[in-house]
Amino acid sequence: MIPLPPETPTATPGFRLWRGALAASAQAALVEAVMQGLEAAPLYRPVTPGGRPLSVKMSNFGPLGWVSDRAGYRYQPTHPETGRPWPSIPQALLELWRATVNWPDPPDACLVNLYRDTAKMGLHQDRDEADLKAPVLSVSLGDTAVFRIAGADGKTSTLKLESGDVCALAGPARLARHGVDRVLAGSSRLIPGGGRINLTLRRAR
Ligand SMILES: O=C(O)CCC(=O)C(=O)O
Ligand SMILES: [Fe+2]
Repeated sequence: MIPLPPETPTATPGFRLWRGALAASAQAALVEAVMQGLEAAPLYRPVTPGGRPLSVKMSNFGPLGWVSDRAGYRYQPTHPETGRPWPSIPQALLELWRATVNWPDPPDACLVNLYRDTAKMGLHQDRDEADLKAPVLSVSLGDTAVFRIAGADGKTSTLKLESGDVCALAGPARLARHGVDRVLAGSSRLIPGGGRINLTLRRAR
């Protein structure tokens, strides 16, 4: 997995991008590890605090997992449906974190997002973490996403995130608004059953 390709410059300071960071073989191995984890912690459809189901299905790996329900957004150590601890974060992701974001501590949360069909994610900030200075690292697998992010001027623009691309919200972009407008269905055959898996690594506490 390491060495990484050179970083792709972006227009948003702190928004870091490594296109093609994961070779095809590394992508396949990671999908395998993710599928294994999902057997222990099945994907489920969270609801917003207002009670609306998200279009994305989710699960988590690591000591803490991000959840949303009627009670709000938070991190918790167990799966809301099975009540069991989340599976551990795949080793390859821990190595990727070490190789990219310059942060002394490992991630303690890995959100798994599955986008199928018309699933998308509205513009939001990642701000449920204790230390909002710790970077967020995001891995794209499977179908291409149209990713939207706000620049320093607050205006948003889009870029495509393809399978194997890795990006980070760090430094001045840590609280940048971002989301996924849509996923280009059928653009990849990596994910069994189709779609896109996003893995978002964070320091929750
Ligand atoms: O799927 C993506 O690329 C973004 C996911 C995201 O922003 C999040 O889970 O907070
Ligand atoms: Fe996010």
